[in-house]
Amino acid sequence: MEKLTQRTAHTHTLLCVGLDPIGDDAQVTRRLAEVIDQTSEYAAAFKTNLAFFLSRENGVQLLRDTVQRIPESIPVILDGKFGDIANTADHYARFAYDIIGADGVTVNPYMGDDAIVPFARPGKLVFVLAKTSNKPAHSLQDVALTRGGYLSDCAAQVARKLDEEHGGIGLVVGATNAEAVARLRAQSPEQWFLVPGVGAQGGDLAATLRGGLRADGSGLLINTSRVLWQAADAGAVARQLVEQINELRPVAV
Ligand SMILES: O=c1ccn([C@@H]2O[C@H](COP(=O)(O)O)[C@@H](O)[C@H]2O)c(=O)[nH]1
Repeated sequence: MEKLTQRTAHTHTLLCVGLDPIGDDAQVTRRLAEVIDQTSEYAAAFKTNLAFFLSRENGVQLLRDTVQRIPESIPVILDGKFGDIANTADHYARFAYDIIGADGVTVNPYMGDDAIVPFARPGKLVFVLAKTSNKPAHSLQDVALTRGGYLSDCAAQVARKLDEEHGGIGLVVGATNAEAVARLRAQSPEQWFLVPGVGAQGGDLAATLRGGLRADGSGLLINTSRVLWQAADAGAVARQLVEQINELRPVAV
């Protein structure tokens, strides 16, 4: 958390560079190095999606090498959407932090607190899925509760409680539903939100920032993955995104 706060404050960026590598082994190794090297100066964080690495024969080694190439001052979030009983979650946490060297993870809260707590280590970032960016998410996450609110609010409530107890717990909230971003920000005014859905999924950047920024003009990590991977000049696209985000931030940082 400290690393993320320092990074965003010192570099004036809320951009999270997503690494979802596609291509043959030689292309992927070369492109990962290019995207990391071209975008690092604009990145508040990197997000590596575990599935894109595990689908390759040498995936775990490639993931370790990728994390090692990222400058130490930039947090790396392993997007594994982990979620299992504590005994098993503990092994996922060891994989993410001790084997891969990630600074944070994404976690699916469906199994409850014990699926999340093993990831809450000092200095680590845990982003709990609350309102995801995919359209069909509504079938579960928008279920209305008899006590009021939605299932996604319940996930946010659990994450908030765990953040108070352990620290370092944020939310995943998709940019494809700006109303949900604003609703969850009203409920969780202090936590970090990891926000996928800008770019290939068509999320509304301006509305997301309007509803999702904290009072201090920070608190969001705006992720984009395919757009950067496919860009002729990933550095230029990253710079444009950072400029766009900063123009829309009420606090000039
Ligand atoms: O709600 C969610 C949670 C995670 N993701 C992941 O983020 C990136 C988005 O990639 P784009 O190419 O920018 O669409 C990808 O790794 C997803 O698995 C998400 O999209 N939505």
